Amino acid sequence: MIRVEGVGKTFAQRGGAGYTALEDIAFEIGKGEFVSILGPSGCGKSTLLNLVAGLERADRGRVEANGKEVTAPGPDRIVVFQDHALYPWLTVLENVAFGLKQKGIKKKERRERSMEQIRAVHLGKFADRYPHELSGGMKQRVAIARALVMDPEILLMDEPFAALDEQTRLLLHKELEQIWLNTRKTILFITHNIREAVTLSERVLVMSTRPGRIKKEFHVRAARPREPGDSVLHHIESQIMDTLAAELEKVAKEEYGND
Ligand SMILES: Nc1ncnc2c1ncn2[C@@H]1O[C@H](COP(=O)(O)OP(=O)(O)OP(=O)(O)O)[C@@H](O)[C@H]1O
Repeated sequence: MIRVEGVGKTFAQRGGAGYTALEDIAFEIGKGEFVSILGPSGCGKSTLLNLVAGLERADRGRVEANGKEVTAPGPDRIVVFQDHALYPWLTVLENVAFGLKQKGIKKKERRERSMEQIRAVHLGKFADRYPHELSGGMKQRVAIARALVMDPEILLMDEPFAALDEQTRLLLHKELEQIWLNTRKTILFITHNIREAVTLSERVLVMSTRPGRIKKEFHVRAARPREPGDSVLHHIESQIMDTLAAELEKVAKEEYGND
């Protein structure tokens, strides 16, 4: 469970006033919920995820995970980044097993637990390959298996599929949905892709920008597994598009000025 209360974050800027990236952020994510945070580039999505991960500290307000204040990264919250950051000198199996080895888990158990997660992302045949022998989508699946093997209560995903081509992304949406249905992990998923947010989540929090705030919340009450043609998804997608249009206009005005 994640609770964010009155959170604000201001970054120091060269020569003058700080830049307020986040202001007055408040939301809760229940145990086992899949929630996306959606917003235009630069609205503070990654900063928010980093606060929950414990990689950054809030200047104002409070962040809680599983009833405890977040002050540092912890094994209950594991982050999957866009850049999978696998160790190139380790095989798929060794990459996935790495965290278990650090924890002192014996080799046999490491192997069993890692292979279970590798199979869950359909990479059973590739366990002995090295990262450079894999496609982008396969590497990202290894990153997901590596996070899941640690069995965290909360999975924090920062645009994990943003660098992938459309077909691969759709395939990974299906896999992640299945993983979520099987494990019921609490997932906080960051994206700027409306379709992705709506397809995957139970709830979408749409952010406004400068400063980043939660502008609106959408509940996605569509059947699982989600079908691309589902009219409920399309309806919410267009509502979110309307909500975001005003934000994008604001960003364009500030960035282009009167050009
Ligand atoms: N360490 C930092 N120091 C100064 N400013 C920062 C720092 N980290 C982020 N910012 C600024 O805070 C704002 C929010 O950044 P953040 O990366 O959280 O946005 P985002 O919504 O994840 O963007 P994107 O979708 O482009 O990744 C940006 O204007 C960014 O320049």
